[in-house]
Order: sequence, then structure tokens, then C-alpha cells
Amino acid sequence: MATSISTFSSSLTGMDKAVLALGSAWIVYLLSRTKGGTPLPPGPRPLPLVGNMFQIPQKDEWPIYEAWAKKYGPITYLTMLGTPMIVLNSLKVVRDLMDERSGIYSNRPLMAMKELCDLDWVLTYVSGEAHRIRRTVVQRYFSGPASVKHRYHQQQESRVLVANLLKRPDDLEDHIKQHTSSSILLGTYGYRVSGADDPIVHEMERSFKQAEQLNGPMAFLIEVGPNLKNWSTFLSLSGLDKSLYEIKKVFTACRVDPFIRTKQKIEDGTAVPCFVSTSLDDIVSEGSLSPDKVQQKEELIMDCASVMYGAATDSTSCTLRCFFALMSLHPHVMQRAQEDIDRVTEGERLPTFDDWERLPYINAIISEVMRYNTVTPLGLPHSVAKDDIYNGMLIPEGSMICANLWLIFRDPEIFSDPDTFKPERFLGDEGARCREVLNIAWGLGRRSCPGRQFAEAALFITISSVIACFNMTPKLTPTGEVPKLTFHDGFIRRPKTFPISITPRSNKWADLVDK
Ligand code: HEM
Repeated sequence: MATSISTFSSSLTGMDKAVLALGSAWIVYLLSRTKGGTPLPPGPRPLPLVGNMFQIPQKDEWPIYEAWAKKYGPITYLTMLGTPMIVLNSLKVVRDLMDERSGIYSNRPLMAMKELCDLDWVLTYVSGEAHRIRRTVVQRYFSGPASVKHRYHQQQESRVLVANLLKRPDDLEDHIKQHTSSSILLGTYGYRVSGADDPIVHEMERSFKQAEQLNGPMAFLIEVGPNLKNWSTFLSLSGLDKSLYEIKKVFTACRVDPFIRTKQKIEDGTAVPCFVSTSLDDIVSEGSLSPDKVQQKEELIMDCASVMYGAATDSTSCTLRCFFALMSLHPHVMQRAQEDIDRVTEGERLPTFDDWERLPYINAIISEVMRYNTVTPLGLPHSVAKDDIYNGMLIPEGSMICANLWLIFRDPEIFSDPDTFKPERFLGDEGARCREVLNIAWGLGRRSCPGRQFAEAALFITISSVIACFNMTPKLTPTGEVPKLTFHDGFIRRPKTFPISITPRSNKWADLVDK
């Protein structure tokens, strides 16, 4: 038998062998489509070995995902070099799996890059117990009633933003960057940002850009390519080892430097109360801890603090930039909001947090901005900790799970006339269902955004202050047309620069802002 196999093998040409290898891989793939008789969810037919890698769109992806959802139903199964990616297309499936079964659907994928860069301290990347411990630390200072502590600074920073807009209305993007950075750095390290070119912001942005590489195509190949992560020669030939070194260096600097600076200020007695100072105080008040235990706890605080900038600024900036563009494109919405604010403030002062309950239309605008231009249209990917069976289909362990928020937020059964920007849909009793569904914009299960209350408060005070003070109109193109709001490709939907003219509603408002 062995002889006949070797005779057969030696009679094959190189091409025959390649075809045979691909064929065998294909059969293995087909066999793997079921496990113990349980079928995988449906999806577009993959190619041998590479799977659906070349069918997964890199840009203009939404119509394709939508077409797949129409064809295959609420769950679309894709693979890339053998790693399954599962897209959940309906609210029910998203809730059933990512909320109800959150215990096994809350890991994060992309573990290989995390390990290569020694990033097992980053809350947003880690899973299991390491994740649970870090979230508890962050939630204690940023979530629930604790989030109210930040309001004083948030209101002050909203005043700085409107003052900057009054002085230099054309530098909107710089002002938003300064505003979102300062808000989160004050809350985390007690550090106020002086301007868009602030050195700490510069350093944080650098680390942030490096982190983006963790989501880039090379990172993905390392993740899904079998054993690629063990190929040190490949890493060195591709030059990736240098990038990895850079990523590690910048991440470490952002983790350690601002923490040490705040500790120094605490010792000098000049620290502003913040996440780091309060958490360090908590350690002191715990009393007789061993030096090792103290160091361990301090490192945990340092780790948690260092992820807040990245988690908070991009999401909030993108939402604010969409808000400005959408206001300028929908003047009737802006006017109604201005009338509401004038009614509450009698046109004599800027809004404060005390006005929040009496300004439901501002909340409705924030919700509609988040629905209409969702920052994370496929959510942030989770992964499954073990094999699961749902409605008779196998969800294999390690699958990347994405919630198709884009499609759900455009479901006409939930959001009537979904392509129209209409904040009214979120008002009153009729808006309750829309408000409830929009919760998923903040993520799901054990991964849902721990900064939600912080972000909601920041958006309220910023957006209400801006609407109170300014009129916004789109700057027409050289051919006299209204520009279109467009976006960069990628997992995070970042708006491209949208030209807006921002003018004070009247001299009285300009005086108020100047005070
Ligand atoms: C408009 C603003 C924001 C939006 C739309 C947003 C949305 C999200 C989403 C969709 C996730 C992923 C959840 C998941 O994996 O299921 C997330 C995670 C996270 N967000 Fe936010 N976020 C915003 C602002 C903030 C702010 C201001 C902070 C900090 C104060 C923050 C801190 C975090 C952290 C630390 C995570 C990681 C959670 C984890 O992996 O367990 N976010 N956010």
C-alpha cells in the first residue's frame, strides 16, 4: 500500500500536487462546516484556504453586508484564513447572544498582536479575569453616580470650546480635539490641555496611531495566519519587528509618564482630584498593605488610566464632528433646539446640568446623531470563549463576533424613514422603543462602554452650549453646492472634514461667551 502511494505520488507533477493540496484543504473545510452534526450559520461561499478574505469589503461595506443579511438571514458566517467572523444582523440575535450569553461572548479577538506587543495590561484588549478586574476599577470612578464628579470640569471645558469657536470659528477640528482631550485627561490625570498642539495630547495621539496598526491588515494576517506569529524571520524581514518595538515604546510612555506626573503633583500638593488621585487615596485608606500589594494596586491604576484617553477621545470627537455637520445641514432642527434652550434659560445664560431634564430635544438630537452616523457600525468585535449552539447552528469557539449596528439602526420596522435625520423619533412615549434600541450603540454585555455616563454628560453640556450660542451653516462648494458629509474607511467611522460656517447667534451671545 505504502509503495503504491509513493509510486502514485512520484508520478504527479507540481501542478497536480498543488491541485491535490487545495482539494484536500477544501474537503477539510467542507467537513469543518459541521461539528457533531451541527451546521455552521449560512454565508457566502468561501475560497479554499483564504476563505472569504477577498469578499469582505474594505470600503463601502454596508450595502454588501446588507445584501448578505437579506440572502442569509440574521447571522452571516464568514472565514478569513480559517478564522471565523460572524456578523449578527438583527436586534434579537445581538441581544440573545451578546447580552443574554454575555458570559461567553465577551472576549476580545486579536490576541496575537496583543501578545507580540506585551499589551496584556490594556483593558480594551484583555479578556476574562484580567478584564473583569480592570473594568471594576474604571467603573468605580467613571460609571453610575460616580460619573457626576466630572460635571464641573465638563461644564468648564464646554465654555472653553464655545470661547475658542468664537475666536477662531474655522479651526473647529482643533477645538474639538482640545475639548475632548482636556475633558478626559482632567477626569483621569487632573491635567488641563492648553491647546490642540499640547505635548501630552501629541504623545497620546502617537500611541493612538500606533494602536491603529493593531487593527491593520498586517496585524490581521498575524492573528489569523496559522503559526505566523512564531515566524521571527518573517517579522524581521517584513520590518514588522521594528513597528512592534515602536508600538511597545510609545504605549509604555503613555502608560507610565502621565501617571508619574500626577503622582508627583499629589506629593507637591498641587494635584486636581481625578481618577488617579482618588484611586491612590483609596489605597492609602485601605491601611496596612504590603509594599508588593501597594505596587500591584498602583500598577493596576496606571494601566486603567492609560486606556481612557484612547477610548474616550476618538468616539466623542467623531460624534461631535457629525453633530456640527448635521446641524448645519438641518437648520430646522437647530432652530427648534435653540427655541427650547431659550425657553429654559430665558435667553440670559448658557445651559447647565440643572437644565438637562428640561431639554429633551437636545437628548433626542444626541441620540439621532449617534443612530444616523454610528461611530462603530459593526460595534467593537467580541469573540466567543467556547463552542456555542444557537437556533441549531454552531458558533465555533474563537469566532470574531460583530453586531451589525448599521443595519439595525436602519431597520424601518424600528426607525421609520431611517435615512432621514429626525431627532423627534426619540421623543416621548413613542420614542421609548427607539431609545431602548439605541442602547446597543454603547456596546454589549460585559464589554458595554464603562464611560457611557461620562460621555452622555459631556455630549449634553457641549451640544447644548454650542446650540445656545451659534448658528451653523454649511460652506458651499466652489460650484455652489452643499457639501456631502463623507467618512474615512475603517472600523471607526471618522467623518472627513466638513466645511462649516459658525457664527454667534447675536452680539448678546458673543458677550455671554466672552464673560
Ligand atoms: C460618544 C462617545 C462614546 C461612544 C459612542 C462609545 C462607545 C463604545 C463602544 C461601542 C464600546 C465597545 C463595547 C463593546 O465591545 O461591546 C466602548 C468601549 C469602551 N469605552 Fe466607550 N464610547 C464613548 C465614550 C467613552 C468615554 C468618554 C469613555 C471614558 C470615560 C469610554 C470608555 C470606554 C472603555 C474603557 C471601553 C472598553 C470597554 C471594555 O473593553 O470592556 N468610552 N465604547
